Amino acid sequence: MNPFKRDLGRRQQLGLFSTLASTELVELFSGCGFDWILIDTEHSPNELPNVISQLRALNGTGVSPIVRPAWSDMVLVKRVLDAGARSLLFPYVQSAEEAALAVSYTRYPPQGVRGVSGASRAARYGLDTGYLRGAADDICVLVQIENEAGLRNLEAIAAVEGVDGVFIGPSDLAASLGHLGNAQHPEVQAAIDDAFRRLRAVGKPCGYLTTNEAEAARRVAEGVDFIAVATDTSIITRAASALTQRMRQG
Ligand SMILES: O=C(O)C(=O)C[C@H](O)[C@@H](O)CO
Repeated sequence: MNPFKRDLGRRQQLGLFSTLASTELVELFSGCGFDWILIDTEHSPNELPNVISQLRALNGTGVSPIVRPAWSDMVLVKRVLDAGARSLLFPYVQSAEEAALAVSYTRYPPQGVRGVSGASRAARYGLDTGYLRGAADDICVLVQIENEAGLRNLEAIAAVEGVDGVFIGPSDLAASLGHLGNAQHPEVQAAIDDAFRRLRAVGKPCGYLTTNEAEAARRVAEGVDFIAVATDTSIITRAASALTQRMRQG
């Protein structure tokens, strides 16, 4: 059983967004206490071989990989699933119909439209003869809400069969609400608070990313189910800038 999916909604899982397409950094961060690391292909220069080597780097570490396809697209999804991704974050889901399509990309016919390869990396090159039958139960589908339409349809999206969790993306949401680059704007924060309240009301596990440490601590305390509290770049740029600043002051 996919450990991330098994624990979703049962215990809080802390995560990191990995954006630098670096196997070494993923390996390094896997020892730092995160429960999951997101391998991004939407805004990061990660191609399939990069994704596979980062999945390998996490193998056996106890850290769950989540892969974000560049788009909610049947072919992109098929490729990352065949590569061995077991938890996916689908960007820019705006309606129940789009959420149902996302789920269908992860299911073999007749439930969905995923193409069949019994010899993919996911199926251990054919050695895992139970893969095709077990894949639907194992795969975790997370959908990302990033605009006003997604917020309007939140409960309908959360109710789609096969959607395991709903992630609120603050940067795009801020842009959609007219506050580009300012996810801390009170209107954006109020919309995020409201989204989490509504998701809790319908009992759907919710996810989030913030690189603002004060907000991260608040959202962790609130009990957001799967929460990225940093990105690789936010950790490195802050630590490096603070170091050079201290040296110049000293
Ligand atoms: O809307 C968001 O927030 C996101 O989708 C996260 C971004 O991809 C980015 O900030 C992660 O580095």
